[in-house]
Amino acid sequence: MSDDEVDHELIELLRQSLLGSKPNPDDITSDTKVLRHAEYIYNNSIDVNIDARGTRAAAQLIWSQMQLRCYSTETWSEHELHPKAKDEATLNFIFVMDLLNFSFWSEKPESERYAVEYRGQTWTGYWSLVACLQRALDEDIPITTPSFYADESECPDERIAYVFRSSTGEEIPMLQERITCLRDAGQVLEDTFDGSVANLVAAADNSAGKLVNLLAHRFSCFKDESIYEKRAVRIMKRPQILVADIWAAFNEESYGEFHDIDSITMFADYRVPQILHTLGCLTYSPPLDSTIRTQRPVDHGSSYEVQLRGCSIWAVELLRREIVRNNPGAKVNAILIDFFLYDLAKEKEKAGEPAIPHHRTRSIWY
Ligand SMILES: Nc1nc2c(c(CN[C@H]3C=C[C@H](O)[C@@H]3O)cn2[C@@H]2O[C@H](COP(=O)(O)O)[C@@H](O)[C@H]2O)c(=O)[nH]1
Repeated sequence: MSDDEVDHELIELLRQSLLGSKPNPDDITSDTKVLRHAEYIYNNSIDVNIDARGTRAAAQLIWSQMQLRCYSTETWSEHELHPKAKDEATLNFIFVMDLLNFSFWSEKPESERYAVEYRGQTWTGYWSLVACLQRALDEDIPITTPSFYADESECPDERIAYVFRSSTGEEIPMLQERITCLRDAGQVLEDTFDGSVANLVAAADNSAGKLVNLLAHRFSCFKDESIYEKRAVRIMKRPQILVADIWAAFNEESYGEFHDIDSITMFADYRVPQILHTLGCLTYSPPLDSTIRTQRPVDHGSSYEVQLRGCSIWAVELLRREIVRNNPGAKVNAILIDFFLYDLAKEKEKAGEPAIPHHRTRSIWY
């Protein structure tokens, strides 16, 4: 654990012993701990390395590309399937989208994998999820309304299966887990936030960190943490991407106004680590490299997986620092770098560029 982490923990213990008070679990702080834990994972990794030279070179490439494309929060709404309105319906859409934003990869060949027909196109991966939600709304199924998806009689499992129906022989991965996420999260919203995502966001007092911690504290399916070298580490991929999507969709205003948005880290999924490797930022030990190239499963919570996730978060932090070092005053944060890297990965995939496979972890966390 880094010195900073040890200091933090000591101060907390000292505070509790002096004040004799355990922190009230409902005292939600704005400190997510994710970045410190990512640094700890990196400092204790042996199978994943961050290549200094590769990261320096990638930082220049990424920043020049981001400037060329005028990459900003506006880019989020420019994606064809993302909702454009700056209203509560869009907030509700983003909540359900990032509640279910996980595990789209398939073992099947491209032509047989789960896919969704919508607006005359075939969508796979993350975009298949967004397409299903848009298609349901077009069909007057209120799939983004908490009181609807919390209610099994109004919205039975079969209805949810219909919303996520496939245009191939493969159904959406982890359908049952997605149904459970919808029911559980819908119930928490009904019981604790009067059925309103806007109330949940308001409870964070415009703090991104507090909203991440609120999500992890109140919703079990957002509590993305693991054990690494006997210590609890917080990765928080979906709570953080939820906050980031709200921030971007609302262009830092309204529901998207957060005074500490730069405390949000990269989102540790399975796509961005792959592009970080392709760009020369990450290198793997021979056994891990072989596991990934032969597409063997990497169990959630395993040392390999936590190293991949933690080092990816830390690598994006180093990319951010390098960009700011070379371009003082640059308006850049981990979110925009991450969004850019995901979109770049998808562009390269579409262009058929060779790349190491992404790691195969099947889980609801990413
Ligand atoms: N780190 C990170 N992970 C992201 C995204 C996105 C999409 N974000 C949109 C919003 C703004 C951006 O500009 C994107 O247009 C999805 N994912 C994750 O990837 C995986 C899906 O991969 P594939 O099956 O190939 O589509 C899955 O774990 C999913 O959760 C991102 O941005 N960052």
